[in-house]
Amino acid sequence: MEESSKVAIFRSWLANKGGFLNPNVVFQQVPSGFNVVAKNSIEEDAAIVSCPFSLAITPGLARKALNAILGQAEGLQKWNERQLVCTYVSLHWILANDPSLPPELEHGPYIDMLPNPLQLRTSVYFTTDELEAFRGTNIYGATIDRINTWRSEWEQCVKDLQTHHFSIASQYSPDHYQRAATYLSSRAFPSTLLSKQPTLISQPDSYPVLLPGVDTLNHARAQPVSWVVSHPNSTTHPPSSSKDSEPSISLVLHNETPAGAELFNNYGLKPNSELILGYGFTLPNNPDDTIVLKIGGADVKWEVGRNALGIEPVWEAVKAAVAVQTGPETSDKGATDEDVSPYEMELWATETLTEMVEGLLSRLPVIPKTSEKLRPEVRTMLEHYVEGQQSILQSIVQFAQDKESSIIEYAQSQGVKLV
Ligand SMILES: C[S@@+](CC[C@H](N)C(=O)[O-])C[C@H]1O[C@@H](n2cnc3c(N)ncnc32)[C@H](O)[C@@H]1O
Repeated sequence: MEESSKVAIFRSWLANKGGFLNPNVVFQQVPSGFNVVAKNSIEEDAAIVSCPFSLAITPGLARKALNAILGQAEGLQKWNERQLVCTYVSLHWILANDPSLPPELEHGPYIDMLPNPLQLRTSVYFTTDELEAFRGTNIYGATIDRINTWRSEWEQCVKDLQTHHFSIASQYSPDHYQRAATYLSSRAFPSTLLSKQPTLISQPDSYPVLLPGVDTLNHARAQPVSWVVSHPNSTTHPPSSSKDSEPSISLVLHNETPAGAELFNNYGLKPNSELILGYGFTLPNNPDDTIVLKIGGADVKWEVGRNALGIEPVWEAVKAAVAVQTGPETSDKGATDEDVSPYEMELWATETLTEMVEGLLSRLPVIPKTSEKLRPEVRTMLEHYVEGQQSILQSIVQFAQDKESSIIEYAQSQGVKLV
């Protein structure tokens, strides 16, 4: 299996910088980038790749490099973490042909082997028709918000660069920014990985970091993996080619991988909506799918999963909304014989919930019959997404029906006649 020259350059760059790549893996070119495949069988608990902390692209590293390269750049200290990292990454493209490439731009071989914009399939890369196919879903609005946020962040960067770095500012395009920001959404890890007890769980003060090499594996749900931080002179993973003077982070796969099989990382439990927006792929029948529900004009939102997981607070909110509409306090006549009983109120709540959910079901996108308008990968994402939303909504209808039956049964057992 021949690897591309970009991979060969990346391999030797990573090794020179103190990283480690298991000699039994190869990078196989596929339409979306690379798959990492076992050349020979790889035993369980093997370290696949490791990256010294100093090679991570962090906002701190980006800020330091930008300060050194740009010197005077107004407003740089106000840039957020994404603006710093995206501008650092983009400078590699903008200054690629500069004979005196600043030494601070040291991630060229890594950035060169990342997928190009034509290979990216996150929703910000959808065509107008493709995005339109998601109209009515949360993905549609979230994609437009993301495009607008990134665009104004880029505008701010260009404005700040214009006075002293006109040539860079004039070459820095919104496409550069969108591409770099997409790398952050699809391959960055939380900075909480770079600690003595590495974890993928973000903290409020964690920030995204790019870990060259460690981000090359695709995702498989429930894949058993560990993150191991090796400190200088430690005897743990990897079988170290990394410099002994600084910590490094390794990805260890606990399953054995037979020769020819793909190696997978585990990105954590993610619904398809998050995968589409941030990564550009979906999982069929994704057990972690959710739907976001809002009742009336309330600001509160609830996330409900498959099998109506997490529906209880929604049910309580629907009951509260129905009680407001039917309760004696809304009536200027006070309590009368015609006041609804608690049983009837709950029955009304089941009807309200069912109507709400049926409305949502009827507004789900219809998958176009002809495939001309959607690229096949986008069509697959839409199909997986709609399946998940449908299944969750149907499970909520089922929840309401079960509630209705149990209310009727209970009322009857109490001798209550329901109207
Ligand atoms: C962290 S990168 C993984 C490396 C990537 N394969 C590459 O070529 O650089 C994440 C990207 O890999 C792809 N990917 C990861 N897991 C996938 C999966 N299970 N199915 C399809 N694509 C996947 C998506 O394009 C995603 O944005």
